[in-house]
Amino acid sequence: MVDHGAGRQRWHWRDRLRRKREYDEDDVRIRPGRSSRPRTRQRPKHSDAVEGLVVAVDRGRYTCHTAGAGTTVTAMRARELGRHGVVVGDHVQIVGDVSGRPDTLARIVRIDERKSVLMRTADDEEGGTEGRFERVVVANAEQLVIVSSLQDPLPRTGFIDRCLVAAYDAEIDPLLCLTKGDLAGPEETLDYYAELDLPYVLTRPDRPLDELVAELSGRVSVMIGHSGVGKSTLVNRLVPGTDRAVGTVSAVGKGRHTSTSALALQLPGDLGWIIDTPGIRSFGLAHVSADSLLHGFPDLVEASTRCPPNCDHTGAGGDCGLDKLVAEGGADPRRLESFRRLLASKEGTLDVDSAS
Ligand SMILES: Nc1nc2c(ncn2[C@@H]2O[C@H](COP(=O)(O)OP(=O)(O)OP(=O)(O)O)[C@@H](O)[C@H]2O)c(=O)[nH]1
Ligand SMILES: [Zn+2]
Repeated sequence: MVDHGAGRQRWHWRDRLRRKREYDEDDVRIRPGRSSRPRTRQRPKHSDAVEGLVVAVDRGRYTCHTAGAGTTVTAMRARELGRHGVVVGDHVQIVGDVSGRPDTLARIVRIDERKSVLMRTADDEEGGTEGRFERVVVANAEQLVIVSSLQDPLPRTGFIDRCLVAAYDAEIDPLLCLTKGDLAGPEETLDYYAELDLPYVLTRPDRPLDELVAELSGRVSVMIGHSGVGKSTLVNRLVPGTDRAVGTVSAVGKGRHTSTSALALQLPGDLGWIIDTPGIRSFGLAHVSADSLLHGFPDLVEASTRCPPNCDHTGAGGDCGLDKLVAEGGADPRRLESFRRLLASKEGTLDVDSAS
């Protein structure tokens, strides 16, 4: 960390995440594995299996890109997978007809251990009957690209903050991608994040996407953003021929999405993968603990050492260390407000498009 501005400190996001990873790795021996990470200790029973990357999921059919041949194979889950779900980004072992010829159906017999799991809490409106539940959005993503337009619609820092919490929780590097740079400048948004060493890129239609491509190269990135921010436009530019539906801003929230599932696309020249998530309308964080939530605000988290034991950080008790930090000018009051808004809404229904 280095000094920034009026005696405030800057927090290096990637350093922090690296420390969290190191800590989690040390911790793993005494901590039971997350249930969403399938155990894959046993040796594969299928020596003839080929490795594939799940690029799309549609009603029980999994489109897989096979590693060596680079063919696209349609597969179903083998019974032996039990209850383990297969999601976009999963590395899987496939048997059967893996030729990729039309009307063939292979079987996924194993899900490789996931390196990361990006989750959200979905609510029952989205099809379940069992109330709220955690959903894995994508597996094995290395970077979360938070797409936000600078104008039309205006940036919503509350949404970006929510994504940063999810990224921290999933141990995925965040990248802020500010679109529509032709319509407005990024100053206000960047000022809000001044204390965070948050990597960002600016895009506009009349400039090449070199900077963004450089950040995407060689890794698996998942793109998230609410309707109308220009995500499809970006995907179409990054992967020509993709033909993601580009809509009009006036249709925001009208549910005109043609595809609801995540889709992984390979960048031309084998430069990496981007995973588009057009169907994600909400990004609930009910599965994230209050403690993890605070870690998504690296500029605030240290001050919690000055809190009384079991402080709920709502400020209701009047002695929360976060209030002291802000009162001393050590952090931007808007950041604390945003944290508390997320904390309060954590258990509620959270809609990407209505979240501030
Ligand atoms: N001025 C300007 N307009 C843009 C830019 N990027 C996208 N747009 C326009 O913004 C509108 C929304 O773009 P989309 O790419 O459909 O946005 P989206 O994020 O995919 O929206 P959904 O499909 O609803 O999720 C379209 O009319 C685009 O032409 C940009 O950089 N500058
Ligand atoms: Zn507190």
